[in-house]
Amino acid sequence: METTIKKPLTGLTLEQLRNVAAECGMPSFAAKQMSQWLYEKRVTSIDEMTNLSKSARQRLSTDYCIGVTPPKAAAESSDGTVKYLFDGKGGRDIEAVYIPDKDRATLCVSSQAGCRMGCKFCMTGRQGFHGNLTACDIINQIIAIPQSRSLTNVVFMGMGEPMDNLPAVLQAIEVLTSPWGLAWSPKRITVSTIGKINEMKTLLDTTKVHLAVSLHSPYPEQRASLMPVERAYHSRDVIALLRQYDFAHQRRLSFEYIMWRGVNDSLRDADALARLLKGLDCRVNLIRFHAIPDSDLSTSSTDTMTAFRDRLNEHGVTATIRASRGEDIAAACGMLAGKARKEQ
Ligand SMILES: C[S@@+](CC[C@H](N)C(=O)[O-])C[C@H]1O[C@@H](n2cnc3c(N)ncnc32)[C@H](O)[C@@H]1O
Ligand code: SF4
Repeated sequence: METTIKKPLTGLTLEQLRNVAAECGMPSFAAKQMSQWLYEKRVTSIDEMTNLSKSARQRLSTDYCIGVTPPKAAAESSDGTVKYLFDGKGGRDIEAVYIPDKDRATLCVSSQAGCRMGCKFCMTGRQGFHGNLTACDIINQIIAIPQSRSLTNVVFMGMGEPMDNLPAVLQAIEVLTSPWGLAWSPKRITVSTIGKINEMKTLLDTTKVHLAVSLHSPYPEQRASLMPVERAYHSRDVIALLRQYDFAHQRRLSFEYIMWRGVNDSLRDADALARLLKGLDCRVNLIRFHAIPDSDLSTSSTDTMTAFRDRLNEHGVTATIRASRGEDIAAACGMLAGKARKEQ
């Protein structure tokens, strides 16, 4: 017997829903109705879209499904962080991390199964690339968790490099921020990237989301030894491009800086970093290194991090030490590895 795989409606833009409506013989205004059912009312079956005619619903159900899939596992940290596991791509599961913090509730979402950027210090990078997520896969992480309605922020800091899957990331941002979608302000969204320049420029030109750039070293040679991407896209060119944008008003720019003992954590390194960022409206997030197996890198001490932060602040560069969350359940930055599904 032939089985057809139904296409998900979740993750589609209003424009794409108009095409679906036309394909199924519905009037164009049905697209808006579908978007309300999907993103506002969040129905779980096409049959619940009661302002579409019965025949339209039947026709729609032949080829389409809602496409929201609940997480298949969850692990809760002692600090309240929850790591969710979803079906991913290429036989690899993907993870999203819910991080409650006072009046904020942030979800860290994945954009790829694995990653091809090969950063030496990252578990996701170590597992290689297994596939791009679709906009549906990305929106599903946001819609399918129990805390969905109370989320205040989304950060693209889970598995994968968002600029290596830009079309799906842009589509997900459109769904998140459009009035017909989840109607979020772009100020609630941050995209983190290692700085693929052309894609980063497109993101900056076509959205208003905040940007975080993973820098980790002020020295190109050292950065290249940790992050191969430096050889293709120089951090100096990334920073030169960023100088052309306005980060003083609605949109924020931050740099991620993992601190490794004896590698990039001296006051001389802080001076070099401050020189590199001089005059840019930005902040620096100092991140504790979350140890991964078989790595000779280790994290800097709290005292070293504090001195580094103070030195940057003295230079007029706003710097903060980011609290590590969910380390006990391997949910902290860079620890997301997913699982090979066949091994389960
Ligand atoms: C996993 S990445 C995903 C987003 C994007 N690919 C990037 O690199 O910016 C999110 C952040 O985690 C950081 N990270 C990776 N491995 C880490 C580790 N072992 N400890 C702490 N942070 C890590 C990355 O450098 C980046 O700043
Ligand atoms: S740090 Fe980001 S870009 Fe580098 S391997 Fe990990 S997920 Fe990919």
